[in-house]
Amino acid sequence: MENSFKTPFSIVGIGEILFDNLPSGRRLGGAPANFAIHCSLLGAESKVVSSVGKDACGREIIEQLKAKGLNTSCISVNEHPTGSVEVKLSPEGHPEYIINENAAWDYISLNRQTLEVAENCDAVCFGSLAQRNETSRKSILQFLDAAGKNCFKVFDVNVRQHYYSKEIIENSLKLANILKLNDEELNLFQQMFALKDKKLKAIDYLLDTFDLELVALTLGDKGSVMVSKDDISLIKAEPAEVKDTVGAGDCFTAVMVYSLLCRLSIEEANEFASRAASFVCSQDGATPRLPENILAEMKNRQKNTLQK
Ligand SMILES: Nc1ncnc2c1ncn2[C@@H]1O[C@H](COP(=O)(O)OP(=O)(O)OP(=O)(O)O)[C@@H](O)[C@H]1O
Ligand SMILES: O=C(O)C[C@@H](O)[C@H](O)C(=O)CO
Repeated sequence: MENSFKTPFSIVGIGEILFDNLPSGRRLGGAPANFAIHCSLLGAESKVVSSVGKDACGREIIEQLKAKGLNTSCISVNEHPTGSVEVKLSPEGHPEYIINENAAWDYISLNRQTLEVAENCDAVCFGSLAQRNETSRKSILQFLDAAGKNCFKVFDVNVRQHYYSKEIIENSLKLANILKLNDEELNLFQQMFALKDKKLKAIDYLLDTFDLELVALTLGDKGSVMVSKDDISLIKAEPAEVKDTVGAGDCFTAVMVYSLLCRLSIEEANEFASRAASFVCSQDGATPRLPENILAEMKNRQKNTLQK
Protein backbone atom coordinates (compact mmCIF):
# COMPACT_ATOMS: atom_id res chain seq x y z
CA MET A 1 0.00 0.00 0.00
CA GLU A 2 1.30 3.44 -0.95
CA ASN A 3 1.32 6.07 1.75
CA SER A 4 3.00 9.33 0.92
CA PHE A 5 4.86 10.45 4.03
CA LYS A 6 3.16 13.32 5.79
CA THR A 7 2.63 14.28 9.37
CA PRO A 8 0.40 14.84 11.24
CA PHE A 9 -1.63 11.99 9.87
CA SER A 10 -5.38 12.15 9.85
CA ILE A 11 -6.59 9.18 11.86
CA VAL A 12 -10.11 8.10 12.88
CA GLY A 13 -11.60 5.65 15.35
CA ILE A 14 -15.23 4.90 14.50
CA GLY A 15 -17.62 3.15 16.87
CA GLU A 16 -18.24 3.23 20.58
CA ILE A 17 -17.33 6.02 22.92
CA LEU A 18 -18.27 5.71 26.54
CA PHE A 19 -17.06 5.83 30.11
CA ASP A 20 -15.30 2.80 31.57
CA ASN A 21 -16.30 2.52 35.24
CA LEU A 22 -13.18 0.89 36.65
CA PRO A 23 -12.42 0.11 40.31
CA SER A 24 -9.79 2.89 40.06
CA GLY A 25 -12.30 5.45 38.76
CA ARG A 26 -14.19 6.58 35.68
CA ARG A 27 -12.22 6.89 32.45
CA LEU A 28 -12.84 7.47 28.78
CA GLY A 29 -13.21 4.20 26.91
CA GLY A 30 -14.56 2.32 23.96
CA ALA A 31 -12.05 0.56 21.75
CA PRO A 32 -12.17 2.96 18.73
CA ALA A 33 -12.00 5.94 21.08
CA ASN A 34 -8.98 4.47 22.89
CA PHE A 35 -7.35 3.95 19.49
CA ALA A 36 -8.00 7.57 18.46
CA ILE A 37 -6.76 8.94 21.81
CA HIS A 38 -3.47 7.03 21.55
CA CYS A 39 -3.02 8.24 17.96
CA SER A 40 -3.57 11.82 19.14
CA LEU A 41 -1.03 11.38 21.94
CA LEU A 42 1.42 10.16 19.28
CA GLY A 43 0.92 13.37 17.29
CA ALA A 44 -1.83 12.54 14.80
CA GLU A 45 -4.74 14.77 13.87
CA SER A 46 -7.14 12.36 15.46
CA LYS A 47 -10.93 12.12 15.56
CA VAL A 48 -13.57 9.84 16.99
CA VAL A 49 -16.60 9.31 14.80
CA SER A 50 -19.31 8.45 17.28
CA SER A 51 -22.28 9.75 19.19
CA VAL A 52 -22.99 10.85 22.76
CA GLY A 53 -26.20 11.72 24.61
CA LYS A 54 -27.39 15.22 25.45
CA ASP A 55 -26.57 14.55 29.10
CA ALA A 56 -23.78 15.69 31.44
CA CYS A 57 -21.73 12.54 30.68
CA GLY A 58 -21.84 13.36 26.96
CA ARG A 59 -20.58 16.89 27.62
CA GLU A 60 -17.84 15.53 29.88
CA ILE A 61 -16.69 13.06 27.22
CA ILE A 62 -16.37 15.90 24.69
CA GLU A 63 -14.43 18.04 27.18
CA GLN A 64 -12.06 15.19 28.10
CA LEU A 65 -11.39 14.39 24.43
CA LYS A 66 -10.61 18.04 23.69
CA ALA A 67 -8.25 18.12 26.65
CA LYS A 68 -6.41 15.17 25.07
CA GLY A 69 -6.03 17.10 21.82
CA LEU A 70 -8.76 15.42 19.80
CA ASN A 71 -10.99 17.14 17.30
CA THR A 72 -14.58 16.32 18.38
CA SER A 73 -16.38 17.68 15.31
CA CYS A 74 -17.41 14.19 14.16
CA ILE A 75 -19.24 13.29 17.37
CA SER A 76 -22.97 13.76 16.98
CA VAL A 77 -25.43 14.17 19.84
CA ASN A 78 -28.64 12.19 20.12
CA GLU A 79 -31.53 11.51 22.51
CA HIS A 80 -30.11 8.30 23.96
CA PRO A 81 -28.08 8.19 27.18
CA THR A 82 -24.28 8.40 26.83
CA GLY A 83 -22.78 4.93 27.05
CA SER A 84 -20.91 3.46 29.98
CA VAL A 85 -19.40 0.11 30.87
CA GLU A 86 -18.95 -1.49 34.28
CA VAL A 87 -15.47 -3.01 34.28
CA LYS A 88 -14.80 -5.83 36.72
CA LEU A 89 -11.18 -6.92 37.08
CA SER A 90 -9.91 -10.44 37.76
CA PRO A 91 -7.05 -10.78 40.30
CA GLU A 92 -4.66 -10.75 37.27
CA GLY A 93 -6.13 -7.43 36.07
CA HIS A 94 -8.14 -8.88 33.17
CA PRO A 95 -11.37 -7.02 32.54
CA GLU A 96 -14.91 -8.25 32.24
CA TYR A 97 -17.16 -5.66 30.60
CA ILE A 98 -20.83 -5.19 31.40
CA ILE A 99 -22.01 -2.82 28.73
CA ASN A 100 -25.25 -0.85 28.92
CA GLU A 101 -27.86 -1.33 26.23
CA ASN A 102 -29.39 1.33 24.06
CA ALA A 103 -26.57 3.85 24.50
CA ALA A 104 -25.95 6.89 22.31
CA TRP A 105 -22.83 5.49 20.59
CA ASP A 106 -24.98 2.90 18.87
CA TYR A 107 -26.83 5.62 16.96
CA ILE A 108 -23.94 7.08 14.93
CA SER A 109 -25.02 9.23 12.02
CA LEU A 110 -22.72 10.96 9.54
CA ASN A 111 -22.92 14.45 8.11
CA ARG A 112 -21.18 15.88 5.04
CA GLN A 113 -18.23 17.11 7.06
CA THR A 114 -17.63 13.61 8.44
CA LEU A 115 -17.67 12.16 4.94
CA GLU A 116 -15.03 14.70 3.93
CA VAL A 117 -12.96 13.48 6.88
CA ALA A 118 -13.37 9.94 5.52
CA GLU A 119 -12.17 10.95 2.07
CA ASN A 120 -8.99 12.45 3.50
CA CYS A 121 -8.09 10.10 6.32
CA ASP A 122 -4.88 8.05 6.43
CA ALA A 123 -6.18 5.35 8.76
CA VAL A 124 -9.48 4.33 10.28
CA CYS A 125 -10.07 1.72 12.96
CA PHE A 126 -13.48 0.07 13.29
CA GLY A 127 -14.57 -2.55 15.83
CA SER A 128 -16.84 -4.44 13.51
CA LEU A 129 -20.11 -3.96 11.76
CA ALA A 130 -21.68 -5.79 14.67
CA GLN A 131 -23.28 -2.70 16.10
CA ARG A 132 -26.71 -3.48 17.44
CA ASN A 133 -28.30 -0.66 15.57
CA GLU A 134 -28.86 -0.44 11.83
CA THR A 135 -28.08 3.32 11.79
CA SER A 136 -24.61 2.77 13.20
CA ARG A 137 -23.89 -0.18 10.92
CA LYS A 138 -24.85 1.87 7.88
CA SER A 139 -22.76 4.84 9.06
CA ILE A 140 -19.65 2.72 9.52
CA LEU A 141 -20.14 1.18 6.07
CA GLN A 142 -20.64 4.61 4.54
CA PHE A 143 -17.48 5.93 6.22
CA LEU A 144 -15.35 2.97 5.09
CA ASP A 145 -16.74 3.28 1.61
CA ALA A 146 -15.85 6.98 1.44
CA ALA A 147 -12.30 6.42 2.71
CA GLY A 148 -9.70 6.39 -0.08
CA LYS A 149 -7.96 3.27 -1.35
CA ASN A 150 -4.67 4.26 0.32
CA CYS A 151 -6.28 4.51 3.74
CA PHE A 152 -5.40 1.84 6.30
CA LYS A 153 -8.75 0.27 7.21
CA VAL A 154 -8.18 -1.59 10.43
CA PHE A 155 -10.68 -4.14 11.65
CA ASP A 156 -9.91 -4.45 15.36
CA VAL A 157 -12.07 -7.42 16.26
CA ASN A 158 -14.02 -6.90 19.42
CA VAL A 159 -16.57 -9.65 19.56
CA ARG A 160 -16.82 -9.76 23.34
CA GLN A 161 -20.26 -8.39 23.82
CA HIS A 162 -21.46 -7.21 20.47
CA TYR A 163 -23.75 -9.20 18.28
CA TYR A 164 -21.95 -10.88 15.44
CA SER A 165 -22.45 -13.58 12.86
CA LYS A 166 -20.25 -15.17 10.20
CA GLU A 167 -21.78 -12.80 7.66
CA ILE A 168 -20.95 -9.73 9.76
CA ILE A 169 -17.37 -10.90 10.33
CA GLU A 170 -16.92 -11.67 6.62
CA ASN A 171 -18.27 -8.29 5.61
CA SER A 172 -15.98 -6.56 8.11
CA LEU A 173 -12.98 -8.52 6.78
CA LYS A 174 -13.83 -7.62 3.19
CA LEU A 175 -13.82 -3.91 4.06
CA ALA A 176 -10.50 -4.04 5.92
CA ASN A 177 -6.90 -4.18 4.77
CA ILE A 178 -5.44 -4.71 8.27
CA LEU A 179 -6.81 -7.14 10.84
CA LYS A 180 -5.99 -7.02 14.57
CA LEU A 181 -7.26 -9.83 16.73
CA ASN A 182 -6.40 -11.64 19.97
CA ASP A 183 -6.02 -15.34 20.61
CA GLU A 184 -9.63 -15.87 21.61
CA GLU A 185 -10.83 -14.09 18.49
CA LEU A 186 -8.51 -16.14 16.26
CA ASN A 187 -9.93 -19.32 17.83
CA LEU A 188 -13.40 -18.06 17.03
CA PHE A 189 -12.41 -17.35 13.42
CA GLN A 190 -10.83 -20.81 13.16
CA GLN A 191 -14.16 -22.35 14.21
CA MET A 192 -16.16 -20.01 12.01
CA PHE A 193 -14.12 -20.71 8.86
CA ALA A 194 -13.40 -24.38 9.75
CA LEU A 195 -9.64 -23.76 9.92
CA LYS A 196 -8.24 -26.77 11.71
CA ASP A 197 -4.63 -25.82 11.04
CA LYS A 198 -2.15 -24.07 13.31
CA LYS A 199 -2.49 -20.35 14.06
CA LEU A 200 -0.01 -19.19 11.41
CA LYS A 201 -1.76 -21.23 8.72
CA ALA A 202 -5.09 -19.76 9.80
CA ILE A 203 -3.59 -16.27 9.53
CA ASP A 204 -2.30 -17.08 6.01
CA TYR A 205 -5.81 -18.18 5.06
CA LEU A 206 -7.27 -14.87 6.32
CA LEU A 207 -4.56 -12.85 4.51
CA ASP A 208 -5.25 -14.58 1.21
CA THR A 209 -8.99 -15.01 1.35
CA PHE A 210 -9.72 -11.42 2.36
CA ASP A 211 -6.78 -9.88 0.51
CA LEU A 212 -5.42 -8.27 3.70
CA GLU A 213 -2.12 -6.37 3.85
CA LEU A 214 -1.40 -7.38 7.44
CA VAL A 215 -2.72 -9.49 10.28
CA ALA A 216 -1.68 -8.69 13.86
CA LEU A 217 -2.33 -11.29 16.53
CA THR A 218 -1.85 -10.31 20.18
CA LEU A 219 -1.32 -13.02 22.74
CA GLY A 220 -1.57 -11.15 26.06
CA ASP A 221 1.51 -11.61 28.25
CA LYS A 222 2.97 -14.02 25.67
CA GLY A 223 3.52 -11.33 23.03
CA SER A 224 2.41 -10.56 19.50
CA VAL A 225 2.74 -11.67 15.90
CA MET A 226 2.46 -9.61 12.74
CA VAL A 227 2.16 -11.30 9.37
CA SER A 228 2.02 -9.74 5.92
CA LYS A 229 2.17 -11.55 2.58
CA ASP A 230 5.99 -11.43 2.58
CA ASP A 231 7.06 -10.64 6.14
CA ILE A 232 6.58 -11.94 9.66
CA SER A 233 7.49 -10.65 13.11
CA LEU A 234 7.14 -12.47 16.43
CA ILE A 235 7.78 -10.58 19.66
CA LYS A 236 7.69 -11.60 23.30
CA ALA A 237 5.76 -9.24 25.57
CA GLU A 238 7.76 -7.11 27.98
CA PRO A 239 7.01 -8.19 31.53
CA ALA A 240 4.70 -5.71 33.25
CA GLU A 241 3.47 -5.21 36.78
CA VAL A 242 -0.14 -5.31 35.73
CA LYS A 243 -2.67 -2.84 37.18
CA ASP A 244 -5.27 -3.67 34.54
CA THR A 245 -5.03 -4.84 30.95
CA VAL A 246 -7.94 -2.61 29.83
CA GLY A 247 -7.20 -1.08 26.43
CA ALA A 248 -3.83 -2.83 25.95
CA GLY A 249 -5.01 -4.15 22.59
CA ASP A 250 -6.36 -0.73 21.55
CA CYS A 251 -3.02 0.89 22.33
CA PHE A 252 -1.26 -1.89 20.43
CA THR A 253 -3.40 -1.17 17.36
CA ALA A 254 -2.80 2.60 17.57
CA VAL A 255 0.98 2.34 17.89
CA MET A 256 1.15 -0.31 15.15
CA VAL A 257 -0.87 1.85 12.72
CA TYR A 258 1.04 5.03 13.54
CA SER A 259 4.36 3.21 13.08
CA LEU A 260 3.27 1.82 9.72
CA LEU A 261 2.17 5.27 8.57
CA CYS A 262 5.65 6.50 9.55
CA ARG A 263 6.98 3.72 7.29
CA LEU A 264 8.59 1.77 10.07
CA SER A 265 9.05 -1.92 9.27
CA ILE A 266 6.66 -4.60 10.51
CA GLU A 267 9.34 -5.68 13.01
CA GLU A 268 9.66 -2.12 14.34
CA ALA A 269 5.89 -1.59 14.42
CA ASN A 270 5.48 -4.82 16.39
CA GLU A 271 8.26 -3.86 18.80
CA PHE A 272 6.85 -0.40 19.57
CA ALA A 273 3.24 -1.58 19.74
CA SER A 274 4.23 -4.36 22.10
CA ARG A 275 6.26 -2.11 24.41
CA ALA A 276 3.51 0.50 24.49
CA ALA A 277 0.78 -2.07 25.21
CA SER A 278 2.78 -3.59 28.08
CA PHE A 279 3.18 -0.10 29.53
CA VAL A 280 -0.61 0.42 29.36
CA CYS A 281 -1.03 -2.77 31.41
CA SER A 282 1.15 -1.27 34.14
CA GLN A 283 -1.13 1.79 34.45
CA ASP A 284 -4.75 2.36 35.49
CA GLY A 285 -7.11 2.60 32.51
CA ALA A 286 -6.76 2.42 28.75
CA THR A 287 -5.11 5.64 27.62
CA PRO A 288 -2.20 6.78 29.78
CA ARG A 289 0.38 8.91 27.98
CA LEU A 290 3.20 6.67 26.77
CA PRO A 291 6.66 7.10 28.32
CA GLU A 292 8.92 9.68 26.68
CA ASN A 293 11.60 7.12 25.79
CA ILE A 294 9.17 5.12 23.63
CA LEU A 295 7.91 8.31 21.92
CA ALA A 296 11.45 9.59 21.36
CA GLU A 297 12.67 6.27 19.94
CA MET A 298 9.72 6.12 17.55
CA LYS A 299 10.44 9.65 16.37
CA ASN A 300 14.07 8.82 15.91
CA ARG A 301 13.33 5.76 13.76
CA GLN A 302 10.87 7.88 11.76
CA LYS A 303 13.73 10.27 10.91
CA ASN A 304 16.00 7.39 10.02
CA THR A 305 13.35 5.97 7.76
CA LEU A 306 12.92 9.31 6.02
CA GLN A 307 16.66 9.58 5.41
CA LYS A 308 16.82 6.17 3.71
N1 LIG B 1 0.02 -9.34 31.32
C1 LIG B 1 0.70 -8.65 30.41
N2 LIG B 1 1.99 -8.34 30.58
C2 LIG B 1 2.69 -7.66 29.66
N3 LIG B 1 2.17 -7.24 28.49
C3 LIG B 1 0.87 -7.54 28.24
C4 LIG B 1 0.06 -8.26 29.18
N4 LIG B 1 -1.18 -8.38 28.66
C5 LIG B 1 -1.15 -7.78 27.45
N5 LIG B 1 0.07 -7.28 27.19
C6 LIG B 1 0.49 -6.52 25.98
O1 LIG B 1 -0.66 -6.01 25.35
C7 LIG B 1 -0.82 -6.59 24.05
C8 LIG B 1 -2.30 -6.76 23.78
O2 LIG B 1 -2.85 -7.61 24.75
P1 LIG B 1 -4.04 -8.64 24.46
O3 LIG B 1 -3.57 -9.74 23.62
O4 LIG B 1 -4.63 -8.96 25.78
O5 LIG B 1 -5.00 -7.72 23.57
P2 LIG B 1 -6.58 -7.56 23.54
O6 LIG B 1 -7.24 -8.82 24.01
O7 LIG B 1 -6.92 -7.03 22.22
O8 LIG B 1 -6.74 -6.42 24.63
P3 LIG B 1 -8.01 -5.55 25.08
O9 LIG B 1 -9.18 -6.08 24.31
O10 LIG B 1 -8.10 -5.77 26.55
O11 LIG B 1 -7.67 -4.14 24.73
C9 LIG B 1 -0.01 -7.88 24.09
O12 LIG B 1 0.40 -8.29 22.80
C10 LIG B 1 1.16 -7.44 24.96
O13 LIG B 1 2.09 -6.68 24.21
O1 LIG C 1 -15.96 -3.91 24.40
C1 LIG C 1 -16.46 -2.80 24.57
O2 LIG C 1 -17.27 -2.31 23.83
C2 LIG C 1 -16.03 -2.01 25.76
C3 LIG C 1 -14.57 -1.75 25.67
O3 LIG C 1 -14.24 -1.15 24.46
C4 LIG C 1 -14.14 -0.91 26.83
O4 LIG C 1 -15.00 0.15 27.00
C5 LIG C 1 -12.76 -0.42 26.66
O5 LIG C 1 -12.56 0.74 26.69
C6 LIG C 1 -11.69 -1.39 26.46
O6 LIG C 1 -10.71 -0.89 25.70
